[in-house]
Amino acid sequence: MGYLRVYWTNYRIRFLLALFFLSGEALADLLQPALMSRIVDQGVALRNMNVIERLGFLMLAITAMGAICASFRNLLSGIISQRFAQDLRQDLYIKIQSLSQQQVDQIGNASLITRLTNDVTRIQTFVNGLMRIMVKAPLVGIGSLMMAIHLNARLSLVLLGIAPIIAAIIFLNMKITYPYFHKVQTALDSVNRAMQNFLAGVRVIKVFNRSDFEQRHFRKYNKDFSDKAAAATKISSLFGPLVNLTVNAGIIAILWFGAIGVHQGSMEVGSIIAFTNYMTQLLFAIMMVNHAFTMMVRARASSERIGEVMNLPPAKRFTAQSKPTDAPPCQGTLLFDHVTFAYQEGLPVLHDLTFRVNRGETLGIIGPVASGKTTLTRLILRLYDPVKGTIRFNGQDLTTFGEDDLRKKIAIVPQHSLLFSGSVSDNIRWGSEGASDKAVREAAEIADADAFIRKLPGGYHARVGQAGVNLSGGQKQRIAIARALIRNPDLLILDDATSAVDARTDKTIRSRLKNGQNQMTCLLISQKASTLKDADQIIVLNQGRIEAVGDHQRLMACSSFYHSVCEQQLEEKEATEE
Ligand SMILES: Nc1ncnc2c1ncn2[C@@H]1O[C@H](COP(=O)(O)OP(=O)(O)OP(=O)(O)O)[C@@H](O)[C@H]1O
Repeated sequence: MGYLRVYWTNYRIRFLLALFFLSGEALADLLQPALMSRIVDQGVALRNMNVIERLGFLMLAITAMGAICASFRNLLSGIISQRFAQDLRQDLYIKIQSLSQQQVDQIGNASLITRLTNDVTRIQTFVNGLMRIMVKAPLVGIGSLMMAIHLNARLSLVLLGIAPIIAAIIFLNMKITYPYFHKVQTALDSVNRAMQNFLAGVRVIKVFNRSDFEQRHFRKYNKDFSDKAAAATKISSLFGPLVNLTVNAGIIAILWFGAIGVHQGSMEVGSIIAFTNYMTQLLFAIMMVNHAFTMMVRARASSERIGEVMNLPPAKRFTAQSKPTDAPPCQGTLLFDHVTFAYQEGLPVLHDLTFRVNRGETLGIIGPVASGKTTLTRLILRLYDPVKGTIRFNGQDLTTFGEDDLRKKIAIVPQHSLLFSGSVSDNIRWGSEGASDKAVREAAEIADADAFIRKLPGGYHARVGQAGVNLSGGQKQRIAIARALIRNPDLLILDDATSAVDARTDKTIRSRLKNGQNQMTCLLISQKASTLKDADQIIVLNQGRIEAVGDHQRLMACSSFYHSVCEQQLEEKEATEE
């Protein structure tokens, strides 16, 4: 929980100010029973109106002071807890952004969302409670105890009797309920994960008519979450009444011994009233402490979950700036030198890959599903690092690039083009923030997107819904290609990026890319032989290994996989033309 220290440092002055007002509030609460005791014993019992008026007015003034202090304290505790949560959420967000892909895979997207939302809110509730209950309750509790001892030391022995019992109950509460609240948060992760899967696949679910199945799936996680939450609440709710019972037993004992004292003439009625008042305040304070500990247990579980992310070692994957190198610059050249990669230890997905693509050349990659094509692009982008071997780009080891520098030089159009809410031109400009309207249009033209964009209502200003819901797959792919092109990268990776466009559009994009390439190196991944046909060289990847390399002609002669893919696609083409 050490990571929270910085927030304490930021807010400690305002926190201490809140405590100052809180102390005023507690003092007002503590003075009331003592004044009331004097009004009863010196005013009411002796029929002295002067004392009643004077002390009554004083009581009123003290109550007003307590109310003013409470208002300021409320204001401060609200502001501090909000800002505290805002800062924590922001820092956690930044930390999540800095995580490596492996670290994100390890924790899971849904769990990261729960930590960023629900867990932060729990800590916020606790921080707010800290200023409302946590500090006030001990102040009032200890103050009540001291006032009670001051009023009657012998009666206070009762308090000493019940104090250890209450402490034991609170300790047990913390010890027993903590694991329950940890499980509740983990169950919430699963609910979020189910929700995320549903939202990501909502159309497929509808098309396959699997809504009932998904509902059952969600119900299972939802039930597990509410069962765990109910179990945690059940356990923790036992402790409140137990504390209540113990303190009420104490009050009865005080009334019993007090009545004996009044009967024997050693005590006055006003003192007994004041004593029971302090006892009630003490009861309330203890109940509050118990409640606050429950909040603390929840917040502790949440804070540990946030701490797990905050304390992850920095990904350390990129140097701040590209390191100078002695290697001769060879702009746009990509070299894989005996590269092996595994997502999980001992289970390599890519085996000993060696190949080179020169500046301005186009490399095609084809292979069966799960042969490692996308994984290869992830290594070039340094989302993951090879287990063995090195990758060089522009003659320089990838690990020596600064992140910004590398991202500027390499652009990718992924398999599933993700667009963002905003206008079409915003989405293209997302690739290069300051790009002019002319540059946006030129990129769209090369991606064969200009014509359809102009026909959209609003043209380049047409709104794109969340994740591009209001566009077809082919339209999204073309905007994503324009977004990559506008970066004017040294290396452009198209990962099955034209799978949703027709053959004519595919051809148009490729020829425009070739014409406007400006010595841009291109890596084309596709299942369509027609897309790769004109590439300078084509790699056939199979189970993570290079099965064959060469241009179209060569592969037709020497790769049975490539040959069969071409034959099959030719037959399909002829069948559709007939
Ligand atoms: N994040 C990941 N964690 C663990 N394994 C993964 C991960 N991503 C992919 N894999 C595994 O790596 C292998 C190669 O996957 P990859 O996506 O690179 O194949 P691909 O050739 O691009 O497939 P496709 O043609 O279907 O897109 C597969 O067996 C896949 O299960």
